[in-house]
Amino acid sequence: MIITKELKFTYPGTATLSFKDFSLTAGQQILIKGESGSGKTTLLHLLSGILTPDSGIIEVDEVRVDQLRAHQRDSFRANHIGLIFQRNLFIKSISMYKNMLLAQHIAQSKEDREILMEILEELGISNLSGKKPHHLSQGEQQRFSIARALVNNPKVVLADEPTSSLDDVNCHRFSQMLKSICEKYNITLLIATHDSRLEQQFNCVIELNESK
Ligand SMILES: Nc1ncnc2c1ncn2[C@@H]1O[C@H](COP(=O)(O)OP(=O)(O)OP(=O)(O)O)[C@@H](O)[C@H]1O
Repeated sequence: MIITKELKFTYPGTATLSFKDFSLTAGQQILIKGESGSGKTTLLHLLSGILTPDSGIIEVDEVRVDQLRAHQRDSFRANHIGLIFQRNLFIKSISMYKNMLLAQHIAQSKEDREILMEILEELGISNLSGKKPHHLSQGEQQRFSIARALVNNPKVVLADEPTSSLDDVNCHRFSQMLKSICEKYNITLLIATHDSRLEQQFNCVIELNESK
């Protein structure tokens, strides 16, 4: 499902980041660990086509992401990848339900209320979907961030430090929900983090380090 080979990337004026090769099967769940600056966010941006590598191969769902043109990368991301961040921005003036519909609309120019409701029910947040973002706790907002990552039926979910702003209870609840919903829909899950609370929940860990 995901294959990388000899990936290298350089930000202007900085040393080149080199990434070890890895390959993941459909539905696999892994943690990407590494100290600050080791390239975790950069790797997720390369996998999702936000950044293009200097060299190397990235294959996601049999698509050579490294060879896509800019407009193809945007459409690839919209159709294949769900993204979750540390703090997820929602549009403040509309309900969470409308925020979710908007995510579908932007990616596909169409809404699928049936899938959306199924995901909200699965995550136990359908009763909160009429609320606006600022009426929700950080933990509740992160559950909506899972929903938003899934509403376009992705093959892969990439999460960047998704639990950093959560307390222990919400961290555990969030990661369990994310893991179980990805398992249900056979979505490949990569979480980049230095949050050691997540470690015991993942069998597969890729460790990045600065000195490569
Ligand atoms: N836009 C940028 N321009 C120049 N250098 C950058 C840029 N973004 C990141 N870097 C550098 O690239 C390296 C990798 O950054 P990256 O954000 O991928 O690391 P990380 O492992 O996610 O770090 P953290 O855990 O602190 O978020 C760091 O040395 C960083 O300073």
